[in-house]
Amino acid sequence: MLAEGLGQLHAESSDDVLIMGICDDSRYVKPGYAMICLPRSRAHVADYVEAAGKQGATAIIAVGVSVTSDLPVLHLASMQQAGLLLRRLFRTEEARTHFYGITGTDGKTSVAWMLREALTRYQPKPVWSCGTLGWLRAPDDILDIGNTTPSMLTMHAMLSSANLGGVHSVACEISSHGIAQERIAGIDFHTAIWTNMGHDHLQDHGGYETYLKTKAGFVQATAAHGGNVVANADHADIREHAPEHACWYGHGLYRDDVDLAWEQELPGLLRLKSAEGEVVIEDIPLGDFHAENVACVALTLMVSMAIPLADLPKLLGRISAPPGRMQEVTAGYGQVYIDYAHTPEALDRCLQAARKLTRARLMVVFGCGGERDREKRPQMGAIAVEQADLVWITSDNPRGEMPAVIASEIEQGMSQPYAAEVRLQLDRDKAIGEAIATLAEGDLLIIAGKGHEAYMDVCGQRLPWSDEQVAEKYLHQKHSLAGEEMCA
Ligand SMILES: CC(=O)N[C@H]1[C@@H](OP(=O)(O)OP(=O)(O)OC[C@H]2O[C@@H](n3ccc(=O)[nH]c3=O)[C@H](O)[C@@H]2O)O[C@H](CO)[C@@H](O)[C@@H]1O[C@H](C)C(=O)N[C@@H](C)C(=O)N[C@H](CCC(=O)O)C(=O)O
Repeated sequence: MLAEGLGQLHAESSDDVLIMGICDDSRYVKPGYAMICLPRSRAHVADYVEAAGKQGATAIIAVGVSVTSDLPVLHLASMQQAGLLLRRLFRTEEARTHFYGITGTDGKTSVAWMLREALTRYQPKPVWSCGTLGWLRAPDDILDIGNTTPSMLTMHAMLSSANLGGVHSVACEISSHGIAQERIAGIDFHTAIWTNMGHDHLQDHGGYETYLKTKAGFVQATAAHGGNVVANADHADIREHAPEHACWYGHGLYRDDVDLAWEQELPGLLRLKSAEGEVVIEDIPLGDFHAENVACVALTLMVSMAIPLADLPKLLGRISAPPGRMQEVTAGYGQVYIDYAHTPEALDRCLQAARKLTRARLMVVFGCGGERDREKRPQMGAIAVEQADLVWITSDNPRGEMPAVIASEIEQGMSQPYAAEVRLQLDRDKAIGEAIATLAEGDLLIIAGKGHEAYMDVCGQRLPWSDEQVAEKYLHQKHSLAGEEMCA
């Protein structure tokens, strides 16, 4: 019944099969479950199907893979069909919750966070977000979902639970991997948001062009089924690849090619201008990139909820930033900030913003991840010495690579002449300690790359880690030492 019109059923008997649940991993199948074999299981699908049978599976759903089994097998040709099946299964064909899909190299987490907060202020129903921080039902109620864009099953389970729970909206981060692997198949997005384009995951996608087209594909698909599109006009590639009816936000008040123009007048003060007039949003998080994120959320509210420009100051004033995004280390004295910037573009923007807040030297501690896009290493090295006065090259999720090799590739981008002083300290704890010990009056330190991440990925193991805790430890040491000296 459930599968009517969707695919080919191979079964010994024509009786309906009762299923008690559904699972996409043989290791977690329970008696009575249907095991869904996704295209990526192709290489070992026979083993997984056998294992699922032993665990008590009563049916197999094979998506784009060929399966033979004694169990009834439903063959579906595509992830789209699997998505439709899941909507029937979860009874979400009539979705009441609005799904916002935020894609772009940087800014996804901040936009999702701020959109959740603004929509929560706007109306009384719950609003969720989902992404790098997890599945966030409230700031103190976060479920780990493993990926930025979770598996197809998790996406559909989330849609179902949002529908049942009367959730108004879910602001979802949509990663390029999530799009390429069709984890979002069967979810109709109410609004797609395209924040920017830069360098990340190029190795995984086989180059920038494919990466760009992957993101464009998601935005165009949303437009094709009637969803709104909000896009950043300041990126030529986005201009070129976004659908015609996209709504645009852009930097600089005196332009007529955008629906919403923005300008940060002073740190924390954002002016917005549209055909409806001008407003000022007060007390937004520091940094030009956050001003741009707030502008993005502003246009999203206008487009998706028809909220007038004049109502935005109360919805966006004093909006918060997510943890690890230009986050001031609380034990500090306005001198140490943690930022998730781990792409060349994000590091550049973060350091430029930090420079405006610095009265003396700007310092940065950063590294690059192992087994990921190598092109960005020298680029980030070049940016660091161009923007900062003191640079510590250190480790950041080396995974299976030697941290010293990653560091030397970063150094390759630091071609002379440059004025910055560069230090190599592969132990991230020590690098942060050295940088904090060096801080003098008016200096500002950015600890970049890990943001909120609570682990260090080393050789397949996720070791507990927190930039914030390490920075706090050294700040306490520094200030208690300073206190002792004053008493002595
Ligand atoms: C390389 C990659 O993207 N892998 C993702 C992918 O896993 P996979 O298909 O490769 O998994 P696999 O282990 O080969 O197994 C294949 C299939 O067989 C099944 N299986 C496997 C073993 C078994 O015993 N039985 C069994 O049934 C698995 O459940 C799976 O369905 O599908 C999984 C479920 O959706 C993801 O969790 C997993 O993300 C891994 C952990 C990952 O690190 N991915 C990164 C690259 C990623 O996706 N990152 C983006 C964020 C990028 C950003 O920073 O913007 C993200 O969205 O998280």
